[in-house]
Amino acid sequence: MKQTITPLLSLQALTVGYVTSVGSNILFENLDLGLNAGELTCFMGPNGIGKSTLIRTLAGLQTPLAGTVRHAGALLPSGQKSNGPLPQLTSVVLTDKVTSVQMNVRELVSFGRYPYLGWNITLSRDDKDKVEAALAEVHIQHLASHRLFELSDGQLQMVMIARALAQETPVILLDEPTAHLDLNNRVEVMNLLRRLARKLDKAILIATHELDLALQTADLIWLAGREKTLITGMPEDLVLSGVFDEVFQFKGYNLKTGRVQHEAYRGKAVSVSGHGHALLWTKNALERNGFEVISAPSGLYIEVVGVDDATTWVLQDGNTFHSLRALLAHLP
Ligand SMILES: Nc1ncnc2c1ncn2[C@@H]1O[C@H](COP(=O)(O)OP(=O)(O)OP(=O)(O)O)[C@@H](O)[C@H]1O
Repeated sequence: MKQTITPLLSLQALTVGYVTSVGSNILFENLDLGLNAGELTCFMGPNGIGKSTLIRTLAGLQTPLAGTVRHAGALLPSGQKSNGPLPQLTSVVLTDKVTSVQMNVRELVSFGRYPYLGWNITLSRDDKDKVEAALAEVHIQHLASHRLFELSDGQLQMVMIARALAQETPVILLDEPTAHLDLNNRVEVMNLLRRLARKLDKAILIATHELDLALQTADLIWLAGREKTLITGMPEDLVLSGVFDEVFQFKGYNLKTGRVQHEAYRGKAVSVSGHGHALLWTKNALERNGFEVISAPSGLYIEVVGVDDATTWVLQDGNTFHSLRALLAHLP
């Protein structure tokens, strides 16, 4: 029998934006959506469309213009309405710079326990254990005594995620957690968030511009497009449907192939045989250099022999090359 999934966070007829002296600026209108346990959702859309505003609204840091944000799987603290900061239900990692750089990592992660502390703000044994567990989950125990100013941007992001984990909320919201990180750190953060969603059964939402990584790691995409709505779906379904192309209006990038489109300016077709990475990167070099790579036999034919660093390229006339650079220099 099909199971009904109850979202941990539901947006019900939610309208978000700003009311200013010159009128209201509605960014998203009448949203009915949910964030599910165990899923990483990536929230994408062009600059200025309203991603940070929606994240802040979901975190209860900004009042919705209409509608509600409803939490499941946990009781609301007594007397608290569902629209407002709920630190035991939702943790949030924003893009704001950390100002207390003299603080050490363990102290910052301990802030995650504050919603649970009594009037004397003392961490219990259990709180301390949870802080250590959060450090361990993100693999940063070795940084626990480091001061924040000693950390790289990637390490600091891990610390912020550990703080959110120490807060033990079913929902975690992050605004551009991979901004300013290098490729390795971006991949590490995205993989970590996906693993945490699965392992700890959390609903994690991140606003991101990392299209490539989001397509490979997200369980679900929220795509902000036209008409103040969100299109949702599995990454692959949305790629195939063409909605990303509509929203982002790619110039010179083919999302369906995941490749930059090159002009075949040489007016020459070439066929290539081979396999593995060597074949892939041979095609890449040929296309970037203005050849049209075709699968049918052609006058110009290259056989890719061997793999990776033991690759040679053999032309139809028997000429053999030991680097793509040498092959390209020889081609007409
Ligand atoms: N405090 C504010 N008062 C009024 N309008 C605001 C306020 N903050 C942001 N806006 C406007 O709301 C719109 C959405 O901003 P927001 O930062 O949410 O977009 P975003 O999608 O996160 O952008 P980016 O991808 O560039 O981070 C923008 O037009 C912005 O100028």
